[in-house]
Amino acid sequence: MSGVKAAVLGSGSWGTTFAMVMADAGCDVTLWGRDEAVAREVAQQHSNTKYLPDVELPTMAATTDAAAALAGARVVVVAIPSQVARRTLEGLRAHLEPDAVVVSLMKGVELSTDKRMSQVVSEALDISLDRVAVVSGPNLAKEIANRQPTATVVACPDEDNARLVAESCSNTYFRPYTNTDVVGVELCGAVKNVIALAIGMAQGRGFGWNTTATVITRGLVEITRLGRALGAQPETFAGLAGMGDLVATCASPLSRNHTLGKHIGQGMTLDEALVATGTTAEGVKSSRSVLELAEKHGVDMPITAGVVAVLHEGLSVEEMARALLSRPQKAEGVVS
Ligand SMILES: NC(=O)c1ccc[n+]([C@@H]2O[C@H](COP(=O)([O-])OP(=O)(O)OC[C@H]3O[C@@H](n4cnc5c(N)ncnc54)[C@H](O)[C@@H]3O)[C@@H](O)[C@H]2O)c1
Ligand SMILES: O=P(O)(O)OC[C@H](O)CO
Repeated sequence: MSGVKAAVLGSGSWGTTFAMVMADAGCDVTLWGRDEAVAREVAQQHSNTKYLPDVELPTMAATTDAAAALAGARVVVVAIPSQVARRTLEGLRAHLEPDAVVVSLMKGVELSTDKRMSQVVSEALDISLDRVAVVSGPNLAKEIANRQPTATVVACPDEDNARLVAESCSNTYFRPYTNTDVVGVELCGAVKNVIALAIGMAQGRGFGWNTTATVITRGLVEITRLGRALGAQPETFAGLAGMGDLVATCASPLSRNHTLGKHIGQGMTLDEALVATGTTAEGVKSSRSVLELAEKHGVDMPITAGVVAVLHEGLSVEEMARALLSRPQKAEGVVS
């Protein structure tokens, strides 16, 4: 979409990649980040070697000055870790244009409030939920940065805003679909990280594809159950944000959640695994808030509970597997 002025907040792997996607879609993009050296490299050398080694970026502006990035921006994209979103955005609120649509790329649930990121964005920036869109799907940044084809979902309660965002990121290798199911799309993105941790743990422990397929399938049931309890549309879970992202994240070694789970399955402590993987494995913290959200709504999420117990309460992966398999027998159903 030629000429739309956009700001992308967060110059890590997904923020930089999404800025590239938008620039390749014809937008006039400014990337904002807190790291001066990264901003200089993106603007002057068209690369971000810290987060996307060997990738040549298109021409885009990059700055550490949030006011400059947000001035005139019609679409503002947020790509920072979920747990720092509220305080970061509150500090930028004064610079947001009154007609800006804000897009969350974040896949987490806020600790302490158990809120989804669109809710956090709306509160932190003091804008209505109609102006907040979310983008989620099988979107491993490093593949997209190499311009490999993929699709995604843009969800927003306001269909015009969803279309604006979709047009702003549609290009020859990135295909957005729109819907209005923000709750479903967002929960898919956050909870699949927890399921990816469980699969990584199982694979790290040496379990094979039957275990992986079982956890993906029953993980999707957990996501669906929570989403239905919170008002999501059932078809979202079979789509790109649901099954699509589960398959990508659970299969790929590029996923940090999957990789971190694998380290745990191979015997590392959580601290060791965080050092080995990097801290933006959102499922580590969001597993707790997802479980709390489920408990508040009376939703049973045994895999999520197992992940929380392994990461934060000292349960071993074997004990988690035993606990999951020794639950009472029941009939298989989509949300039972
Ligand atoms: N990487 C992917 O493939 C991918 C794909 C889809 C969604 N996501 C989601 O996007 C979000 C960002 O992930 P990422 O992969 O870009 O992470 P990343 O670790 O690569 O980058 C995070 C960026 O946020 C910045 N940051 C951290 N704390 C900050 C703060 N307090 N204020 C300002 N900036 C801060 C870091 O400096 C870094 O530039 C996460 O919610 C993740 O789940 C990532
Ligand atoms: O690296 P992860 O585990 O945060 O996963 C990246 C994306 O969410 C995949 O769609």
